[in-house]
Amino acid sequence: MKFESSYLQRVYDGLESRNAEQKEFLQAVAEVLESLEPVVAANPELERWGIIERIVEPERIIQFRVSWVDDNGKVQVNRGYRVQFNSAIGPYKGGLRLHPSVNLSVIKFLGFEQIFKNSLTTLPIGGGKGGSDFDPKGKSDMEIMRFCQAFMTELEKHIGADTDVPAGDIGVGGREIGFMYGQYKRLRNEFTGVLTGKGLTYGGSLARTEATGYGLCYYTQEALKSLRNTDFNGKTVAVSGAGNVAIYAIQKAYQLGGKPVTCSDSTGWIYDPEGIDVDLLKEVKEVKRARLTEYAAARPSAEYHEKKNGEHGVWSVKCDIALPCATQNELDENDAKMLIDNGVLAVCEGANMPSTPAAIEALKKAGVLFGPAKAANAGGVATSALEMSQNSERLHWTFEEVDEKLQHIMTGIVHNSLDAAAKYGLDGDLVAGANIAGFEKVADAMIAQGVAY
Ligand SMILES: NC(=O)C1=CN([C@@H]2O[C@H](COP(=O)(O)OP(=O)(O)OC[C@H]3O[C@@H](n4cnc5c(N)ncnc54)[C@H](OP(=O)(O)O)[C@@H]3O)[C@@H](O)[C@H]2O)C=CC1
Ligand SMILES: O=C(O)CCC(=O)C(=O)O
Repeated sequence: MKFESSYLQRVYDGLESRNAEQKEFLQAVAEVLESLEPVVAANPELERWGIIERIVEPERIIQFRVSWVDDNGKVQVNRGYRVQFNSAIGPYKGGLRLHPSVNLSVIKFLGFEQIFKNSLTTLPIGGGKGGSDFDPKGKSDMEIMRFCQAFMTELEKHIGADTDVPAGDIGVGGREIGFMYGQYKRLRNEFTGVLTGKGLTYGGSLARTEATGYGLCYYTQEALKSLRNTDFNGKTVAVSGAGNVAIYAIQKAYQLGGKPVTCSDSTGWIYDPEGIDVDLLKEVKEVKRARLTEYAAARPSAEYHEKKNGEHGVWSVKCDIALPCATQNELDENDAKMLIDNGVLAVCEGANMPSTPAAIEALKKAGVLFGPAKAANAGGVATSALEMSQNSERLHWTFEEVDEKLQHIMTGIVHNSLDAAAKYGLDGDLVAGANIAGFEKVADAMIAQGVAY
């Protein structure tokens, strides 16, 4: 990776030599540092205060053994992580991922992204992320509960409502948050807002379940209006994923006048020219935790395709708006070219880092509106911060109140990103704008607090 600034080059080279095997982490750092070239050139005090070398190094990494007993009485061992990346603007905040692909590189990339995303929300939350290589697929409710209790038995020592507030991510939804919350309470004898995404009967916020997907569409709508003078109305939408983010992005895309025609899971994908049936999708994925073959079996208009390596999957479908909502690096340069050839107008990221660097470059070069994850999917964590506010004041807000605040935050992110980009002569660049706007607030807070970490 080549930088114009010798300061950025020195920091990146050092980071690369210390973390050579952490590909996802280095990818996320490279993208942010590239955007910061003009900021570093204009602000020599960043080097004086060592801001770049400090911001790429987590304040704390906790790695631990998670031992639990399966339904056959056999002891299983997994690896747990919590990366507390940056607390300059608030308590560490970010989700927990349960997936066999989880390793330190994945958790560090997610935690690093979370710093800037959380800053963009304008709310007082620092960056963190955690998880485990535990695979929830095929496990019974009791196995999930025993794993979550074992995981929280260690995590509890490191978190707190004013210290670090985890939430959900891939493989962690309401069921897992409930089990973890119960264990935290048992160990600490304390009813407090230490996790978000809680159930509505014990401190959860209305609209948190919907927030990431809804927020993604609010962001996309505002970016389309501001940069292309258009909106969702009458547009065909391709969505990947079939989990929390994808489901509520599909629901909101309909409400805004779009027609979502695809979704996918880890084994296959659906093309439904009549439009995805959201209620059926929820039933199959949220309630039954089944495969998308069940969706296709119940829906005559739907085509089911097995996932095949090297094929474009949902990105082969002609669409106006593409919303990747599954996982990192799921949209590569070839997929981007396919979308461009099919006339795509906008790609906005619901998942974290779903597009490869080459895909982003191709899309931007072709003039496609590109909304980066840390801005476009910030609605989830923003609403988590609203849940923290409600927990602190021991009150509940209505769905409409939370949704209105979410809309305000997402439209604000578009404009703050555009303003930050324009300040450095990068008009219309939502990637650079998000990185710069997110960074400037955190850097300012780090300088104000001295060399504290
Ligand atoms: N939940 C939230 O509030 C937020 C989530 N995100 C990001 O959004 C993305 C999706 O998260 P979320 O919807 O919560 O997670 P879920 O676990 O609810 O859903 C994930 C979906 O993606 C699919 N998927 C996961 N891994 C792969 C893979 N390697 N290949 C293909 N498909 C895969 C899953 O398939 P299957 O059903 O087969 O498991 C599932 O359909 C992640 O990148 C997450 O970090 C970002 C901001 C907030
Ligand atoms: O709601 C949260 O705290 C975390 C959401 C999250 O993990 C993310 O934004 O990627």
